[in-house]
Amino acid sequence: MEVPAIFTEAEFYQQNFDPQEYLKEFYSMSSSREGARAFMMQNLRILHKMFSSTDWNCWELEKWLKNKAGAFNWEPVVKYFYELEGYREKWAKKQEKLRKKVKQVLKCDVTKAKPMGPMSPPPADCIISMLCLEGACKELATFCSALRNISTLLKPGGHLVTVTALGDTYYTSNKQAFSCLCLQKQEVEEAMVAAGFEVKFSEVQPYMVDDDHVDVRGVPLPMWTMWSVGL
Ligand SMILES: C[S@@+](CC[C@H](N)C(=O)[O-])C[C@H]1O[C@@H](n2cnc3c(N)ncnc32)[C@H](O)[C@@H]1O
Repeated sequence: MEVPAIFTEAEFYQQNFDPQEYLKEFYSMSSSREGARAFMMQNLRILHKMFSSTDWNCWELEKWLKNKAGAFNWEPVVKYFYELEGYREKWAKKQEKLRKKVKQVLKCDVTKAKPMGPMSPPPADCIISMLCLEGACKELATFCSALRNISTLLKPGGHLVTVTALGDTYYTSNKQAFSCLCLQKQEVEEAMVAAGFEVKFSEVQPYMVDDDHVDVRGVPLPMWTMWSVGL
């Protein structure tokens, strides 16, 4: 076969490209098409590696949602949650319902003006962010702009519910230290207001450290705070 005389553009594809034949030739994994088979498998391995090394969090959640082997066992947490709701004995049914409710798992970077990328989901009634912002933001100014970035994902009047560590400079996991922006209650409150939120509820509670997983230098007592704020 010869090189086409002119470049085969969209219209040429509309008239001449047969997807069924193409798929048979390149994706049938037939032994008579060894080169195509090896090429496809190699591409899939690269894609798998790329996605699993960049999106560990999403991958972990997907495993649980699809009830796959090796998924984290959330059973004790789910049971405790439904105990609070008064449905402890129905936890298994509720867990299944919860799995089905999740429509999509998307990556998010709070430091970006569009945290979910150019294809943002529809504005939300409520966003929950747990112990993320202080780990994602190196400085108070970044923390403030991260709050503004998140606010773009909310409907007018929507709520941000967040748990923030106060007075912490790092935490450890799997023998690795991760930085934490050391924040005080007033700084968090001011950042919320500067980002256009109105603080509806906040509660500061002590975190009883019984191991060396967190370091607290900023305050005499380790504190965690929870906020519910509306736009
Ligand atoms: C201490 S973990 C908190 C995990 C969990 N939300 C919880 O409540 O235990 C910090 C999380 O922040 C996420 N993170 C770090 N930088 C981020 C960023 N720029 N945007 C969004 N999330 C980020 C990390 O991937 C990690 O899952």
